[in-house]
Amino acid sequence: MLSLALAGKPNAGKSTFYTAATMADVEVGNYPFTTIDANRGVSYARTECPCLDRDRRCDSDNCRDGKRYVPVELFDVAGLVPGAHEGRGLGNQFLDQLTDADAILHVVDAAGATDEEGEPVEVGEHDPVEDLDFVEREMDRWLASIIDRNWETIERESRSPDFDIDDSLSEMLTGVGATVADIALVLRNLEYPEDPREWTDEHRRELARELRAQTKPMIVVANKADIAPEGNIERLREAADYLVPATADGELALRRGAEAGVVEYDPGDETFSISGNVSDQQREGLEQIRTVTEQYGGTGVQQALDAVVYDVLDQITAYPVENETKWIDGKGRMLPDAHLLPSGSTPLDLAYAVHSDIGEGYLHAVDARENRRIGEDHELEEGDVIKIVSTAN
Ligand SMILES: Nc1nc2c(ncn2[C@@H]2O[C@H](COP(=O)(O)OP(=O)(O)OP(=O)(O)O)[C@@H](O)[C@H]2O)c(=O)[nH]1
Repeated sequence: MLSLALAGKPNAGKSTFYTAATMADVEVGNYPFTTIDANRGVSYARTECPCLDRDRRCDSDNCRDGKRYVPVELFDVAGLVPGAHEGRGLGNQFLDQLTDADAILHVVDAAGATDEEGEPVEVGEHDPVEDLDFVEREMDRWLASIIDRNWETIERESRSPDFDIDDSLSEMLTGVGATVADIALVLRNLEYPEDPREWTDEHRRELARELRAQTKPMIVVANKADIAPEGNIERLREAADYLVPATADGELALRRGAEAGVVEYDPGDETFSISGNVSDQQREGLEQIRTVTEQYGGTGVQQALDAVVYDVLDQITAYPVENETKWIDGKGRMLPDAHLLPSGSTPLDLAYAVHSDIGEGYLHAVDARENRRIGEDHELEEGDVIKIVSTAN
């Protein structure tokens, strides 16, 4: 499962985002780590379900009238403050959690209602643009410190006659969660001496920066958009590579309202309606959320998750089925599973994602939407419904 990390200053709204995004109001299925601990849970990316092309909707609780929610892991890296790499705040222990993150959602207090340390101040008192670089900076220093710690080993290895700097670096970097493909890209973008003893601190810092940029893509969630002073979001947008305005508080209120049956809203909807009895105060709160949903096309929480999964990580959703005409599994459930795969994945990749045995016994695949057999190296597309024929099923 993809793993997404929430990072940002204290009081930016990470816990609120996390609580809203992991509210178990859609079926979690039999994923082993529904709730691993208080800060790690299952959230969803939303996409259009292929059942929209059929005359009936699927029965899965992960599909609501064609809105399909595909599980991803979400965790909250609390306790990250400027200086964390030196052990400030809760320090390195929390940075270490980022090792297995596929991407990072950097939650920024766009209202400027917290200072650089995360202490509350008057709305607008702090300039949130100043907060943008801190997570990247802390991560770069954290990675640089891991590289520094391992440098002695690399220098020792360099005394061996068959020493190869690329091999040694690769071995070290797989230890921090980088794939072989990531490392190849990182090393291609750098110029560095063959002899590790000639490396300067700057070489190691550059390696850390490249590695972070390659393995930990990030989007900025400009939170508290409901109270952000005019112009803040636009200035943040200009300064950030990828930004989604949001109100985490608003999303939480809407999901709770929907659960209580007083609001009609599915996560990621652009708008909502009030359908039950609410107090004047609640109505006022909900109407305040509407100012954000109207301006930005939603609360931004689901939109941020979708942006990370589908834009930044460039994933597609594929649906394995056992019966290619009815799109059901062996138990008669329509489109029971959805798998996120990197764009460019093939039916064989999907087979392995379903189960390693299915991958190993792979014989061929059928595109159920087109009703034709497809080759092993055929590139899957978003929403593909695929029957895999394998000696294992
Ligand atoms: N106005 C407004 N307030 C928000 C929003 N999201 C969160 N808050 C408030 O901001 C404060 C901090 O939110 P938290 O979610 O606890 O922040 P955090 O980043 O998890 O903080 P730490 O746990 O200290 O790291 C709380 O009072 C929230 O209610 C929002 O969208 N709008």
